Amino acid sequence: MASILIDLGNSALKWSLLDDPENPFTYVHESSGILDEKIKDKWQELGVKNAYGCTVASDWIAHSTKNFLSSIGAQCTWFTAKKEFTGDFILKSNYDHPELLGADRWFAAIGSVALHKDEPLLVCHLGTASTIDSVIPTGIGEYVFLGGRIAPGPAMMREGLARGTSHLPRAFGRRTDFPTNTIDAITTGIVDSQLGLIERAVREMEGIGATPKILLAGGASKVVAPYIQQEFDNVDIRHNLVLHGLATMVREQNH
Ligand SMILES: Nc1ncnc2c1ncn2[C@@H]1O[C@H](COP(=O)(O)OP(=O)(O)OP(=O)(O)O)[C@@H](O)[C@H]1O
Ligand SMILES: CC(C)(CO)[C@@H](O)C(=O)NCCC(=O)O
Repeated sequence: MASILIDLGNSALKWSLLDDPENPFTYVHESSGILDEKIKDKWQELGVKNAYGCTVASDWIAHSTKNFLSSIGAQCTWFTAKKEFTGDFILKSNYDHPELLGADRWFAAIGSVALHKDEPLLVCHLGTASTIDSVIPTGIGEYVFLGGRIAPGPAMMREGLARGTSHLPRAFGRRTDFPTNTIDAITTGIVDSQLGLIERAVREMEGIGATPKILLAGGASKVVAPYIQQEFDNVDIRHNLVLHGLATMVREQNH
């Protein structure tokens, strides 16, 4: 009998055993709503009885995942963002409508605090969309999710440029300081846009006296990681922060 964690994103489903969020498995669903037979076999083989997850994918994909789990006799609970997380520490949301914050962002923030206590954090998830969120400590064991930025992820930027113009290709080139061809110009533009989002958010945090540790996660983070590491000392690259957050929440519930 096993319990698993699920981070259902817009292009990929990431899952891990409840006790092992450091070792996630990824399955790219590309919004198809059809789960790969291999995942199903694996879950069945493990004897999954409980799945704890969060989703920002379409209702249809969330529904079909839940249905599949129920067909193998497993319960699936989807968690959403809340005004406050109370556990080993307290995290308050500063979002205008906390329940409308993407659940992946909320659990990534919880996971980040669980990993790095007492520090200002910039939680960067570069996936289908890029989200750059600020969390600061406000007292002993207390933190606030200050807010964050949402932008297209690198792949979406590339697709958007190719789709919206007549002469721009889908570019996979090099980032250079002075690009001299279209492919490198696009690649550099996209990488620098992602870097700019992070750098700008760091500066805003520094402006309120909170130099952050930068946490980088998500399928597209490898695109920016080398540059961020070059520029900032305090960088932590993670496979998945959302699963960490979910594990923290479930641990708290079973306390
Ligand atoms: N090397 C890469 N270069 C550019 N983009 C990449 C790279 N590797 C993965 N990606 C992109 O990252 C995205 C997938 O990221 P992730 O695994 O975090 O999934 P996701 O669940 O779709 O994210 P989200 O939670 O934003 O929906 C896809 O858009 C994919 O094309
Ligand atoms: C921004 C994404 C797409 C990132 O996965 C997701 O967190 C989402 O759909 N959020 C809802 C809107 C919000 O967070 O304000």
